[in-house]
Amino acid sequence: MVRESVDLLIEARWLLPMEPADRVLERHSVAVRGGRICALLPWQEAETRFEARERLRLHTHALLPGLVNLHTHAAMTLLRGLADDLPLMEWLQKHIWPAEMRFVTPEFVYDGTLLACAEMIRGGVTCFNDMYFFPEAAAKAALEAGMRAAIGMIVVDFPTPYAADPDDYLTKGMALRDQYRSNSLLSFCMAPHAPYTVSDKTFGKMLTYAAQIQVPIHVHLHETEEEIRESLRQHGVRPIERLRRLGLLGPDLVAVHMVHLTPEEVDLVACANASVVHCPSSNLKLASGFSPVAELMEHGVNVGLGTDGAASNNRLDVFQELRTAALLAKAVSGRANALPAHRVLQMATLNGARALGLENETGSLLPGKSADMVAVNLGTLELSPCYDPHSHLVYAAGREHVSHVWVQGRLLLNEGRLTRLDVDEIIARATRWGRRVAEADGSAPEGRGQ
Ligand SMILES: CSC[C@H]1O[C@@H](n2cnc3c(O)ncnc32)[C@H](O)[C@@H]1O
Ligand SMILES: [Zn+2]
Repeated sequence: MVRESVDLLIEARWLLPMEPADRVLERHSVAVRGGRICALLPWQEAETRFEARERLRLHTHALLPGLVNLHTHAAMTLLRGLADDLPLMEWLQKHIWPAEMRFVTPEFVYDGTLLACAEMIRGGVTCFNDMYFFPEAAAKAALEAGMRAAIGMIVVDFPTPYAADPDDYLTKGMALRDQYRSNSLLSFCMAPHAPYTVSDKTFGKMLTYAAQIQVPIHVHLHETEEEIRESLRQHGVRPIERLRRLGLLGPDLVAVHMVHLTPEEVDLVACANASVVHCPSSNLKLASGFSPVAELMEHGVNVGLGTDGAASNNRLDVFQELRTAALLAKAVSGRANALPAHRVLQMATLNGARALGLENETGSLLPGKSADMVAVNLGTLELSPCYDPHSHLVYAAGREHVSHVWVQGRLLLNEGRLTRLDVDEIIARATRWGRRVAEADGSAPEGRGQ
C-alpha cells in the first residue's frame, strides 16, 4: 500500500479537538499537510496510512487547538505594573492615558507587541484580538512572531498621537486593512473604544464601515457601574440600550467585559447573537465586578476569554484566565457544576474563533482547518497522574507546561523555546522603554538593578 505523504505527524497521548467540547481522543495522531490538519486518527492507523517528512512523539502530552486571547492591548506589556490597585477610571485618566499620550509611538507599539507575542506564544496562545494605537506596528509584530491576530481599527473621539479625529482614525484603520486584505494570518475588527469615549455619530459611522467590509465590532461594554451611571446621565439609557438603538447590537458585536447586566440585558444579548469577552483577572484587579458568565452561556451567548492588557491583569496568561473563569463562575452562580473544564477550554478556543468570524479557520482540531495547535506536557510531577486532561488543563496546569505551539503548521515554540523571536533582544528593548517611562514617572528603577 502506498502511503500518503504529509509534512508533520504528531502522536499525542490525548487529542482534544474541542468539537464537541468534551471529546478526548486517546493515543491519536494529527497529520498536517500544507499548514492544514488533514486527519486525526489512532497512532497505529496513522503509521500505516502516512509517510511523514517529520514526526513528533508527545506521549505524555495533550494536543489541543491554540488558545485565542479574545481581548488584549498587546503593547501595554511596556506599561505593566505602572499603576496598580486602582479602579478603572482613575487608572485610565490619571495614569494610563497620560503615559500613552507621552510614550506611545509606532516603535513603542512594535516593541510592546513583540514582547506580548513572545509571552503569549510561550503560554499557548496562537491568536489574539488586539485594540491599540498604531495598529500597523502591532500587525507588523504579530506577523514577525508568526501569530494570528485580529487587528483593531480603533477610534476614540479625542485626538491622540495616533490620529486627530474620528475620521482620521477610520481612514488610517481602513487603509491598514486594505494593505493586509489578503494576508492569511491577519483579520480586522472595527474597534470603537467604549461608550464613554465614542459619540453616537462616530458609532454610526463605524457601524456603516463594519457592515460594508463585514468585520466584527470590538468594544468595551458595561465594564463598571460608573460607565452605566454616566450613560444614564448623558444619554438617558444604559450603554447596551444605547448601542441597540444605534444598531450595533447584533451578531458582529464582540462586547468586552459585560460585568453589570440585568436579566433583560442577558436576553437582549442572547437574542442579538452577540459575542461576549470575559476578562476575569482584569475585572477582579480593577474591582469592576463579576460577569454573570454561566448565565450568559446558559442563554446561548458565545463567550470567549481575554486577558485585557498587561497593565490591568498583569499577565497575558490565558491559562490563568481559564482557571479563574472556571472558579469564579462557580462562586458567582452558587453552583459547583457551572462552567465545567471542557466548556472553559472551548471558550478559550472555538468560541474565541467564532467571535472573530474565524471558526472555519481555527479554534478546533478538524480536518481542513489551519494547524494552529498547542501541546501541553501533562506528564510532569505536579500533573501526575492524569485522569482527565480537560480537568488538568484548567485546574492544575499552567502556561509553564506548554511545550509546543504551531500556527499554520509552523513551529513557534519547540520544547518551551521560541523558534523565531530573540528573547534577549526583546528584553533589552523592554528594559530601555522601562527606563524612559520610569524616569518620567519619577520612579526610575535603578534600585531594581536596571
Ligand atoms: C483605543 S486603544 C485602547 C485603549 O483602551 C485602554 N484600556 C486598556 N484596558 C482597558 C479597560 O479595561 N477598559 C477600558 N479601556 C482600557 C488602553 O489604555 C487604550 O487607551
Ligand atoms: Zn481592554
